[in-house]
Amino acid sequence: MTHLTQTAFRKAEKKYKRGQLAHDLDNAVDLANKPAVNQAVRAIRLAHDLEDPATVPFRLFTHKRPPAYVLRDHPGLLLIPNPFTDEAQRWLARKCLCDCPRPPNRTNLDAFFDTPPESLFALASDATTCSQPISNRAEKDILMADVTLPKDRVYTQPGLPAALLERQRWCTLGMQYNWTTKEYDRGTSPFDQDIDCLMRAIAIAITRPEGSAGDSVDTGNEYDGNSFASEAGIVNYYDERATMAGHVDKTEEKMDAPLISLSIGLSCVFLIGGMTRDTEPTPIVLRSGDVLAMCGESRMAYHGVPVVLDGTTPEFLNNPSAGTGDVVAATYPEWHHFAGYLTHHRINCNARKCS
Ligand SMILES: O=C(O)CCC(=O)C(=O)O
Ligand SMILES: [Fe+2]
Repeated sequence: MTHLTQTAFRKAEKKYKRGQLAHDLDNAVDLANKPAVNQAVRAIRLAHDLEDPATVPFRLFTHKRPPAYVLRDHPGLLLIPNPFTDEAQRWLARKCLCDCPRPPNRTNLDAFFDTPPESLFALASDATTCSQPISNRAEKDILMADVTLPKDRVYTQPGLPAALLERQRWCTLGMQYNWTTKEYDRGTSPFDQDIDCLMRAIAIAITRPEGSAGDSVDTGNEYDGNSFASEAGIVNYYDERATMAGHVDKTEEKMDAPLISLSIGLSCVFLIGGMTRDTEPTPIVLRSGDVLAMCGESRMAYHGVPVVLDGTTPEFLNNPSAGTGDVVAATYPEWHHFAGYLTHHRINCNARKCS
């Protein structure tokens, strides 16, 4: 059937695609604007504290027990609306742009260009290096790469850092996913330690949450977060036109641990469906700082991002002088470069335990 008729998931993707959603967001789960009236969600109580990792020299979380929700129709889909300090979001953006997309982590550009060790973002932001082209790979490397050779010739030319930064769509963290074998290559790259600590803190906090009255309702996450470790992950970079088609993340050997996912920058609509594309997905507005965890059943569910919402980056990220005086600003004084990027992009950083 699914081959002949349009699936419910595909219909929803079309409904939310760019340019035709003005009033449709009324039906989306939007915890920042109307949590109480939202019939699709149920408030829950975290049973464990969200502890700041010892490795980070400032506060990451605003509350130890922030408000949290599950989706009624999607058991195991947990949401924590932005529990982060503004500083933590700036720190995370910085990590995702400067620390993550560097060798040995892989990026989508690797097949065509020699990824600079200092990150494209750093090169594009630096007046002394931004006009030096990144060399393209030798033709034989391109032909040997496990990818379809793109039709547009631009990929076979050297590129300027700022132009290539716009083409950077993802990088992989920890065990690197091999698109040819469709398996993880083990031991290829250490997972960023700070991001791992942050993801572990979230995994612990969401362990067996309770009903909002402290009752023990089934919230769909039985996994003991103390066993969680970020073994593989992806940082996705979305410009305003980018989308992610519906899919299930099922490469991991074991699927019992939550997949934890963070958003920074522009908001988006996230669709969470069921085990097949025939289940009608629920649209959720994800905003900067929101934590989404796919636990239990929902770990096997179709999901995707049909649209990124223009003009939604919060002031503390897109203001060129944001955070002046805080720990992050002291370490990274060039915030205006980040502000420029975050005004037009969404970053998603996610972590999985694979074994
Ligand atoms: O960008 C998102 O929120 C979803 C990303 C995702 O589904 C993935 O990387 O597998
Ligand atoms: Fe996914």
